[in-house]
Amino acid sequence: MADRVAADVAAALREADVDAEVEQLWSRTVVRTGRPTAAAQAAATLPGVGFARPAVATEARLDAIGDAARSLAAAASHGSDETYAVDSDRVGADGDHPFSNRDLQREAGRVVGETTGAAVDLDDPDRTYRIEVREAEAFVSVRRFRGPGGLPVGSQGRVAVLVSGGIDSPVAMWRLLRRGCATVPVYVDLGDYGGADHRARALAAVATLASRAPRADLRPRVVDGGPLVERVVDATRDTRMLSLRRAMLAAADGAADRADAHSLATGEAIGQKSSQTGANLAATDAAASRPVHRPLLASDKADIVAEARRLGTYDGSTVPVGCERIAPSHPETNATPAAVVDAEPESLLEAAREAGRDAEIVPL
Ligand SMILES: Nc1ncnc2c1ncn2[C@@H]1O[C@H](COP(=O)(O)OP(=O)(O)OP(=O)(O)O)[C@@H](O)[C@H]1O
Repeated sequence: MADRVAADVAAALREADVDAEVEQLWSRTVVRTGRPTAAAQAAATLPGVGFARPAVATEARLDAIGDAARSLAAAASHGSDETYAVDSDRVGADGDHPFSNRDLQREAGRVVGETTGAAVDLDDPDRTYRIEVREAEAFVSVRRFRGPGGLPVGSQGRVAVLVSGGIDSPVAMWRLLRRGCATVPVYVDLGDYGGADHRARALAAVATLASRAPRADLRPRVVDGGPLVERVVDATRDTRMLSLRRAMLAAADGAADRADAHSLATGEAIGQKSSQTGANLAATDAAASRPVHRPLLASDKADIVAEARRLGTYDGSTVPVGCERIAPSHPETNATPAAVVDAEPESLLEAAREAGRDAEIVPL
C-alpha cells in the first residue's frame, strides 16, 4: 500500500509539473521539493492519502528544530488573538536523541510564542505546529491539507462502473476509487434517445476524477446502445426502464470481461426513482454475471449533490435525455424478475453483453 501511495504521489507531481523526489521514510511518504505547498496540495487529492503537510526538513537537534519552528512562525502571519499548540512524535533507536518529546514541545513552543506573541491553547488551538523526528532528520510543519483517506487506487482490483451524464454515478465512481478500486467507466450511448451534451458531461466527469488516479487506466468505454434501446422501447411498456437497466448492466458485464473487472457498479440509491425501488433493484441484478455494487444505495440526494460539488463533477443544468422520453407513464415499481424477462425482447442481454465487449475506448 505504501509503495502504491508513493508511486501515485510521484505521478501526480509529474502531472502538476512539480519537480520532486519521492521516498518512503518509516510510515511516511516524504517528498523533497522546492515547492512544498503545491506538492502537498497535489498529494492531498489522492485516494490513500489522509493528509499532506508542507514541512521544513532539518537535522534532529533541538536548536535546529527551534530555528525551523521560528522561520515557520514568522512566515505564518498569526493574528494577535490566535492560539497555538505544538505536537511532536519521535522515531529512533535508544540514545539517538538527547531530548524528549516534552523538550521538543517546550523549545518549539517557546520559540513560536517569542516570534508571534500568540498564546498557547492545548485544547482547541487555532494552529498546531507539528514536529516529526525520524532518526537523524526532523520535519517541522504548521499547515495540513486534508486528503480523502481510503486506499490507493488499484489495490482492490477493477470495477466496471456505469457512468451517465447525471450527478450520481460520478460520485459512485469516486467512492470506489477512494476505496482502492481502479474503475472502468462505461457510458451507454442511447442513440436517438441520447444527447451529445449528456455524453460530453459523462466524459468530462470521468476526466475530472481521473486526475485523482494518475496511474490507472480510466479511459471511458462507450457502448453503442441505440439499437438496444429501440428494441426495448418497441417490445415493452411498464417494465421498460427495468429492461433498459438490465441491458446496461449486461453491457457493463461485457466491458468488464474485456477489462478484467471483478464487479459492476451503478449510481443508484434506494427509492430515488421508480426504477430504483428495492424490488426493482433486486430484479435488475439478475442480468449480470458479476456482483453489482451500489456505493450510493443508502445516501440522500442532498449529500450526493454536496459531494459532487466538492469533487467538481456537479453541473446544475439538466440535460434533456432519453430516459424521460423512454419512460412509460405507469412505470413498474414492484417488479419480479420473471415478469421483466417475459416482456423483454429475445436475446437482449446477449446483444448488450456483445455491445459492451465491443465498446469504443475513448481517450481522456
Ligand atoms: N447512459 C448511461 N450510460 C451509463 N450508465 C447509465 C446511463 N444511464 C444511467 N446509467 C446508470 O444507471 C444508474 C441509474 O440511472 P438513472 O438515470 O435512472 O438515475 P440517476 O439517479 O439520475 O443517476 P445519474 O445521476 O448517475 O444519471 C446511473 O447512476 C448509472 O449508473
